[in-house]
Amino acid sequence: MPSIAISDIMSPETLKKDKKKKIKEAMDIEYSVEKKSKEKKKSKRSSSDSEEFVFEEADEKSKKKEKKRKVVEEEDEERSDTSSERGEAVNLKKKKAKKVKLEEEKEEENPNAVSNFRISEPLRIKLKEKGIEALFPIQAMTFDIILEGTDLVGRARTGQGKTLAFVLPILESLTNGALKASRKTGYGRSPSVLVLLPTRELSTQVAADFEVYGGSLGLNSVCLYGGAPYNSQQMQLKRGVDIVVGTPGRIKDHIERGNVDFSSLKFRVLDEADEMLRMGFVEDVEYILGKVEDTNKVQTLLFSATLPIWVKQIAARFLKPDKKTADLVGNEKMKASASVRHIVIPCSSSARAQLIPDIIRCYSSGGRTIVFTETKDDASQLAGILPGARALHGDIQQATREVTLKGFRSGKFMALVATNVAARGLDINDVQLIIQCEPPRDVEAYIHRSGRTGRAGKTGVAVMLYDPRRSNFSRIERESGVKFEHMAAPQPTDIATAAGLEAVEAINEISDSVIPVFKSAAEELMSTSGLTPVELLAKALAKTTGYTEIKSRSLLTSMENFSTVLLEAGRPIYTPSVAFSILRQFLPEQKVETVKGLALTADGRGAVFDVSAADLDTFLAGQENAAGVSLTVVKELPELQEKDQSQRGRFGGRGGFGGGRFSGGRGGGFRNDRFSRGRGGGRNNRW
Ligand SMILES: Nc1ncnc2c1ncn2[C@@H]1O[C@H](COP(=O)(O)OP(=O)(O)OP(=O)(O)O)[C@@H](O)[C@H]1O
Repeated sequence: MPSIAISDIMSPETLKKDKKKKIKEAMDIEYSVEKKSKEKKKSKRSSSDSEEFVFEEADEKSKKKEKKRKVVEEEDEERSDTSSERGEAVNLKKKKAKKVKLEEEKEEENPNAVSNFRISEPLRIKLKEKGIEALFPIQAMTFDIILEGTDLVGRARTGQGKTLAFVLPILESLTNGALKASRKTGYGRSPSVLVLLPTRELSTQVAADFEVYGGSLGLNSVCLYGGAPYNSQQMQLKRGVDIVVGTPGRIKDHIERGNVDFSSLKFRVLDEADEMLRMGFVEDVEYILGKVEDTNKVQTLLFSATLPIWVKQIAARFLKPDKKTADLVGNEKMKASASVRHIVIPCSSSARAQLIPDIIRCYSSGGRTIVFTETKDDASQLAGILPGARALHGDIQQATREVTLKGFRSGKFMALVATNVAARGLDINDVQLIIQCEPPRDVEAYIHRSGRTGRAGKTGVAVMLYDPRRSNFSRIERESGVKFEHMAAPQPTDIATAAGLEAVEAINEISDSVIPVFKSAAEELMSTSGLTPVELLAKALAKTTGYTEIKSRSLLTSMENFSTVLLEAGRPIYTPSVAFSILRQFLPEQKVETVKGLALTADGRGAVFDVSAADLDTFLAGQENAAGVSLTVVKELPELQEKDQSQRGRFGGRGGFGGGRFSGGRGGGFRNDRFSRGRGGGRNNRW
């Protein structure tokens, strides 16, 4: 866009008008220049779907702009030298003009600057209010494609702005683009846009974006989802709406009741399509999409961070053959968010409740945390135990779900324990930490859950707990491209030390005026305790921080007051059964039964397991009765063998080894059957 120079002395009013006029002229020029250059690039752009292309183009453009900016700066320097006699006022004006010009130049340097796109003024203003000055790559890449009327499959990693990637061009298209004339208006109008999403919470969030941005252009929207009263939704539909956002079940109900007519839709969007279909909404989605009279007149957009192969089949069915794909992930190895630290920590299910508060203390940086469980029961139970946490899942009344989410967004409480209802799309400010209580069944769930942090360029931490005896996350690692950091559970000693340092800072801030009040008690303590002043202060700090009893935590199951022991026998230990039979040589059966989390070392020559503090001495003493056997307490885990799920039979096959020992009331079966996902099943009934 050409820059705007303000050279003459004008009244503020004239100045404003003149600036507006110039901006408008400049915009007109910009559009035609943009159009020409975009036409030139069009063939290149459409032939390439890679992120690389967007960045290369951006680089070249910004170099040219930098050169241009330097020339303008030099010219301005010269001019201001020669005009010094005209007086200070003129100089001041020039300085201001230069500043405006530079600011605009700077904005333009970014090829993705909002001003470089056909985005009308009300939308630009709204974007600026929200702090958005430039489009993110997925938005820049798809804006023109959508505006030009092409069907599109869009994929970018979590938190990269896929929502605005469809919201902005749809709104522009309806109000300033090709669809302006044919769009229905007036009382009782049928909707022009339909956005289908898998969860109620996500629907509310996307509807809010349409309200903010669409509202600035005079378009209204309604959010239709289950669990909320029909009446108000029905009334809104009756008055007429431009945009319908919602979950498939409730939308289908409204169609069947004759409340809404989608025959003249201009856009239909499937956001997180794979999840919707996986949740058993296939028939509902097909029914709803089938309500469009002439599919040639409707544009269909499909967005997600993950595109399993079968989503491509869905795209082939619902999108036109000439559809385009903008895939910013593509064949890149890393499919999960790259701005997130991905950590795994071993932990048995019974140790979770003790461990999670310490993980939050260590990794949340004081921000919000979302803990994901596999079942609704687990979410409720854990939320009941974790201090200051609330639960969010499908069995909770919709009104309460909304209050909970609002409270979490506003910072009323800082930890949310949720099932997969919160895994997709939710965009909550300052979520610093995600904890997954166990590896999810599929890689998509891992990618979306961990993507609730590290959004819009920020960083975050995702911790996944796993039971070394039962869990296998190698498939997640392989398919998501994540290279997990293996960490041991934070030790209570480390946390107490950190808490002590924080307490020292807090004590330093206490006014000296309180000393006389506590002095005599302190003197009494000094004279009777027999401890040094430093020792006494250390005890006072323990009391202040609440760490009056510090337990150790084992490395395999993260259980308090357990130690991790390495067993070696001078010969290979290929299976857990071999390890157990070695232990039986010198320990009674009931002691062998107390062993937790036994895992084999990667070199095939040892096994590690956790033993309670009460039994440790018996184990260590017993080894003396077995020749060639050694047991050593370890402070760091050696490299362990991957648990192959196909070998689970071997682990579970041992008598008495089937789950009862891992308390938590889950019985022996590993979780596959607890979370059935049969397609075509009831709506929304699992989470
Ligand atoms: N161009 C932009 N500049 C700055 N922030 C942006 C921009 N576009 C979107 N955002 C912000 O980025 C955040 C993430 O956007 P959004 O929720 O659309 O991501 P997403 O790609 O849909 O993620 P997910 O895959 O998890 O659903 C939001 O807070 C949004 O307001």
